[in-house]
Amino acid sequence: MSNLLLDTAFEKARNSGRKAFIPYVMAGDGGLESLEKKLLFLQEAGVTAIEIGIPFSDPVADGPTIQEAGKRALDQGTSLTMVLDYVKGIQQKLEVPLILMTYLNPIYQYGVENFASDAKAAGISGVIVPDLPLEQSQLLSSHLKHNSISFVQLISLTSPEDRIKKIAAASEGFLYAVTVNGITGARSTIGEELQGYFKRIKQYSHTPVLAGFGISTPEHVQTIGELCDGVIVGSKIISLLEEDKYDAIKKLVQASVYNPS
Ligand SMILES: O=P(O)(O)OC[C@@H](O)[C@@H](O)c1c[nH]c2ccccc12
Repeated sequence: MSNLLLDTAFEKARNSGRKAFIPYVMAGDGGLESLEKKLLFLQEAGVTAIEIGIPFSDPVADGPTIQEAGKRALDQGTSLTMVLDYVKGIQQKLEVPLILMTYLNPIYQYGVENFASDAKAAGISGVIVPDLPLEQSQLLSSHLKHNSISFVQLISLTSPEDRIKKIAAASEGFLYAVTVNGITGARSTIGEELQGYFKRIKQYSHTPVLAGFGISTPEHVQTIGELCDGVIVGSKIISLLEEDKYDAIKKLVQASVYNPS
């Protein structure tokens, strides 16, 4: 299902000479009440959408920075229910589309159907579930569709061609192209194989293709952004928020402008 708010946000970025830029924040890190300020700051900085992470005790794909943020959030007692309630309460102040990133277990515990309708009530535009393989995605997809929420799928560097085709066809809103083998986290170099990777993916994708994992400098944002439709930045945003380095965040977002007009 395509979500109008999300599709419009990508279009708006494109029309203003920008690549998409999606930061990731961990809900409940620093206390759930700090989320509003973070979201409003990121919205003001000009991001395309914001990915909100739900903390989980067994985050298999997360690197140390996100794991630690998740642990801090769990120590504060943050749950999916609390995050949906909280976001529902502040959604009127937000124009930027929100994408919820959560592992399957919290959704299961919540109840798949209720999750989809409560996410809609909280103004959520898209959902990413990194541990739910495409083959099992129908568990959730019909409920999301019913609530006009895009179900974003992930492709990895090791996905064979026929799988890329299937995942690209199924993905909604955008396609999340993981750009390293391994876990999330800031890194210093960019693999040369990326160019061919994006070319392969783009020929099958009917949505924007966004790169994520390891993007941590304005140079990464720019060079990787040139190869696809935009970037997702997680670990670096979490560290900069924690250190109150708001100007550095603005610089990262600014690097998504490729054709200043
Ligand atoms: O932290 P990084 O390397 O910038 O990567 C983005 C990432 O954190 C975010 O999209 C994410 C957080 N947890 C995940 C689990 C799987 C896939 C993606 C994610």
